[in-house]
Amino acid sequence: MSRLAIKICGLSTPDTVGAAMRADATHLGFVHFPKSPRHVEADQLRALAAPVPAHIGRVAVLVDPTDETLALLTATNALTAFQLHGKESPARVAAIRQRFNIPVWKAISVKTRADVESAKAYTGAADLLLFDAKTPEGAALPGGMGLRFDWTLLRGVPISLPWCLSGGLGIDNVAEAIRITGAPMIDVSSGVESAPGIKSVDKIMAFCKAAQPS
Ligand SMILES: O=C(O)c1ccccc1NCC(=O)[C@H](O)[C@H](O)COP(=O)(O)O
Repeated sequence: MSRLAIKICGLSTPDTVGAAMRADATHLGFVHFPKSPRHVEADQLRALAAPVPAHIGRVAVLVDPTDETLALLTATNALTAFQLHGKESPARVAAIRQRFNIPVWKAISVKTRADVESAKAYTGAADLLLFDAKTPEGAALPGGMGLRFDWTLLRGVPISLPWCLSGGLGIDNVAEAIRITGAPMIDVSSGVESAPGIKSVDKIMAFCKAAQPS
């Protein structure tokens, strides 16, 4: 059985980056979206990622980014993937992948089975699909709100791309979420925070332990 991949998203301090590495996270997420309490500028992202070894993924989380923003982030030389949380079409995802020569992950906002099915359109365009809970119309953020969706919606859907389960995961429900969905990868943000945008070292450690009970 291959190892569960774990992404800790929305990191913005050196100590919580260190905690995620010690907890054996496989991917670290850095949000570049000014409306988010987790927003980091490109220079901050570069500094946070500097001590991270090459085998740990470093993912920039973005919402309908312009090419200018993507170029700025690419210039940090710190990233292994872009994660897109806006209304990026399959054609836009493919164009970003081609232009910036970096894996592109597409977040799929899920409330219904049709939302899950819609992910098929990204085959050949995205490198990975991240199934996340749909946030309410007019919400401040399209992710990182601690909302979960009905995990059984993922059952029986043939997904030909690598994928990740996200949305409302926490220390108390992550094992059940993995059992129900068979997710090969999980992503968490607010479930390891003490307040919006404030990651907790203790919660990061506990989450990673709960996800991979020995
Ligand atoms: O986290 C944010 O602030 C954010 C802002 C804008 C777009 C996406 C954002 N987060 C994306 C993530 O990958 C989160 O980890 C994911 O939505 C799960 O969040 P949570 O339910 O809080 O664990």
